[in-house]
Amino acid sequence: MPDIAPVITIDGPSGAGKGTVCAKLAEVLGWRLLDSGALYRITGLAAQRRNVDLEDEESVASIAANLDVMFEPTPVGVRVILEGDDVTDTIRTEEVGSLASQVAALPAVRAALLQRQRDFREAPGVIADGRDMGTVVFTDATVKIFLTASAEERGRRRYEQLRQKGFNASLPALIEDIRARDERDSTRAVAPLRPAEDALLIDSTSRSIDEVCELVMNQVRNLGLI
Ligand SMILES: Nc1ncnc2c1ncn2[C@@H]1O[C@H](COP(=O)(O)OP(=O)(O)O)[C@@H](O)[C@H]1O
Ligand SMILES: Nc1ccn([C@@H]2O[C@H](COP(=O)(O)OP(=O)(O)O)[C@@H](O)[C@H]2O)c(=O)n1
Repeated sequence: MPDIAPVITIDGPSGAGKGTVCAKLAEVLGWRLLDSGALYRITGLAAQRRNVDLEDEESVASIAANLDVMFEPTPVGVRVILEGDDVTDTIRTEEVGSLASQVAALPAVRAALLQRQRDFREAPGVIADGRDMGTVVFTDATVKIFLTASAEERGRRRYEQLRQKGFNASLPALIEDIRARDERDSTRAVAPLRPAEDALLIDSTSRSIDEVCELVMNQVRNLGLI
């Protein structure tokens, strides 16, 4: 067993509950949290703000490699500061989610963000949230989870989430957007969204957040991580 910090990876499609479950587990375990999707979202936003064509792989990869971003912990959560501008809420919009999924399909962008993600690994452990955490970034992770739910349920969750934040949203448009993002994420040539061979599959469609957390914690306990 290598003497490096343990990792729990949670991969899956948009709205499956990854971010929620990862945040809870990170708090309960006192481990570091890697929100890899935020890095793709920030890259997509930075490219758009600089009017860079999202198909210009070299330019977008250069933006990803040189991101001027800070994650500032506050009592009410982590604020994301891009080039001095607070983009915490902006990067959570569906528009930026779509930009993220476009830049995430570019191999050079993924390569540019790889080491930055691996650098999150430190004692006592890290919880990694994304699409390829178990298949590419942390292939030797101690616990690998693939969390999913039906597209309709994920669309409903996103709808509620956006409305609570005061954003206008259309449920049919959200479900359509989720399906398009699923399709793009699963069929791309590099690091497509798929469960790692050694991942535990959890369907959260009719499970509460606490039930999903408990299933993951069972794995953590069974492996003697706590
Ligand atoms: N098991 C669940 N049951 C009901 N709502 C959930 C569940 N898991 C997550 N949610 C809600 O769904 C929304 C999307 O969850 P989130 O964690 O952002 O998903 P992801 O990170 O996979 O895109 C949030 O508002 C969250 O509170
Ligand atoms: N490890 C990752 C994380 C995100 N992504 C991409 O970034 C987009 C946004 O990721 P996210 O995790 O913030 O999105 P949600 O699942 O929260 O909607 C996804 O649709 C993926 O295309 C990726 O390709 N690889």
